[in-house]
Amino acid sequence: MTVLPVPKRSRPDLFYVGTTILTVPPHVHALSTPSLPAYCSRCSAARELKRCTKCRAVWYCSASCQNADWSLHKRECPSLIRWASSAPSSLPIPSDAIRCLGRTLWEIEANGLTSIFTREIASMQSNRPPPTAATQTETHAHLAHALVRYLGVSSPEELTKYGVQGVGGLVDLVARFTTNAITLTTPSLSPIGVIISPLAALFNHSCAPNAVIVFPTHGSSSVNIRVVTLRDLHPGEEVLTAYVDTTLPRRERQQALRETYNFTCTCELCVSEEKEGGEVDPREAVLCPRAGCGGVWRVPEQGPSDDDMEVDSSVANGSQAAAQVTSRCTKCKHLINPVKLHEVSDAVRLGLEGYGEAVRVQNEDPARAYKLTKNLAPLLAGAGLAPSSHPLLGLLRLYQQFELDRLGQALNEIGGGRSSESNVEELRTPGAEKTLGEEEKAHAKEAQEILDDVVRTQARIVRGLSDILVEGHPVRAVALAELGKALSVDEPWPEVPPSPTTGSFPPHLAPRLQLALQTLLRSKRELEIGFGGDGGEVGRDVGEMMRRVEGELSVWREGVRSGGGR
Ligand SMILES: C[S@@+](CC[C@H](N)C(=O)[O-])C[C@H]1O[C@@H](n2cnc3c(N)ncnc32)[C@H](O)[C@@H]1O
Repeated sequence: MTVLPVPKRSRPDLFYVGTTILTVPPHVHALSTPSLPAYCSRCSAARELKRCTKCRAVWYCSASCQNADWSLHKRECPSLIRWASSAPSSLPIPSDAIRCLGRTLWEIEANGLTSIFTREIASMQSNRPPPTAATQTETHAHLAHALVRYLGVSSPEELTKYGVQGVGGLVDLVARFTTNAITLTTPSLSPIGVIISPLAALFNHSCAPNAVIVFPTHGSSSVNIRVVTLRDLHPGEEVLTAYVDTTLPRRERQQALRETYNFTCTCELCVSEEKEGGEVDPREAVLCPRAGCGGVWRVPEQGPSDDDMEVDSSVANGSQAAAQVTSRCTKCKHLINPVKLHEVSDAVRLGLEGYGEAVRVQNEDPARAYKLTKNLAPLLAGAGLAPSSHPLLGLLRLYQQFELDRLGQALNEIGGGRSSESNVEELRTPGAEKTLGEEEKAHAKEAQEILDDVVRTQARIVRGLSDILVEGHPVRAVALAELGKALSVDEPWPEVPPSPTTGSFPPHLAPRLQLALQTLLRSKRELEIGFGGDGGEVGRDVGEMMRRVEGELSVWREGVRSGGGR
């Protein structure tokens, strides 16, 4: 078994990278509506679940989880039933925000208005939006109305038992919730709900955070929040986490921070990106068109602005000078042709529109979302966008979700009536393919094509994320684990000749397994940073996968030694 080297740690005054600095259960949490039937409402485990027979909305993995949640659910259950009786059939369950707020208030009532619980909730910063922030004010008003309906109260006075004083107090509560709510994720980072933790909410934001909030393990009686350092922290340094997706460019991040948290970020990343002549941010990078250069230039602003581009005197003349704007490669200083510049600008505009639409319709119209991602990702890559660039990285990640679904279906197809594992074994035996019927061969070849596409796409995602996020960032670590996992899937039809368009990547058979092992090892190292300890559930899964791949490789080596393997 491959053993990871243990780094030397001799300074007791430092929090070294990958240190868990806080482990704490949330004060309250609620699963998102689509996650309710998939995860236990108490411990978030994705096990076999049983539904509450009264409200038919909340699911538990065991009687002990149901019992542990009973003090809250006995209040929640009639509210859910009342809500369903008056809600449109398309929205029979209130959102996780409303359910989390309801749970917070019932806990306040149960613990008492002077309890530590209540004082900690009240101590959280509350940012009421300024009157100019119309959209945010509307969201808050909507949440407040829905909460009142959910609680079944008919006047603001009835809220005093929860420590909420009138309409102003209600708006304050909602503002406190939106300022401090943290997304609950699975151990592999899929968002599944929302939590409130006054302690974890104390961390301020940076787009280049030195710590992350993760949920490495579910299913042990309660959800646990873990805060882990992403680099060595010195005494006196402020611990900063990211409130928004840091793979987005500055403009998008700033907008999200202003809308939800009412502040303008001045972190080192935002400031450095603003500086004149600064390096090109990988989130907005286009590859230099000169063969072999490897440099980048910056994605032109939508509706080219003079800030981003310089006037090209070699192509500009006379009255057209101001219109002829262009940009340079930061490495070879090659001047980007204005035609190319506009081609990229158009591609990015289309990409942004299509990506927004794909994200919006991904659940209600997945076929359309799939088509958009499938068409737009090659368009942007063809225009020269780096895989780390927005929106190419987002399109690739969304496309990959659909491709993984297609892969699951294709592998099931070749599984037929037998377990897919035994079928794959048969296909992998040299010469066994001759015994397959034409239809079986076609299915196996199709599954192989999808699998290879999944590997190639994941490799591009990893490359993009690695240019943006520090080593050990959990998003990057999980993406690497996904790549290792895809590389270690048994190949349904490994006899694929190198293609003129995709080259020889990914390799097949033993070289593929060797690459899988290297990738899994790298991911394990990064998971142990980003999730702390053994890397949480994903880290343990990767450890098991490594053992399996090592086993397969040793069987292969044995076969080579005895003259039978490939
Ligand atoms: C979850 S709270 C963070 C803890 C809060 N500062 C406190 O003392 O309780 C989020 C709020 O903190 C402030 N905040 C967080 N990070 C910030 C930053 N980088 N710059 C300015 N304000 C920030 C904003 O007002 C934001 O809405």
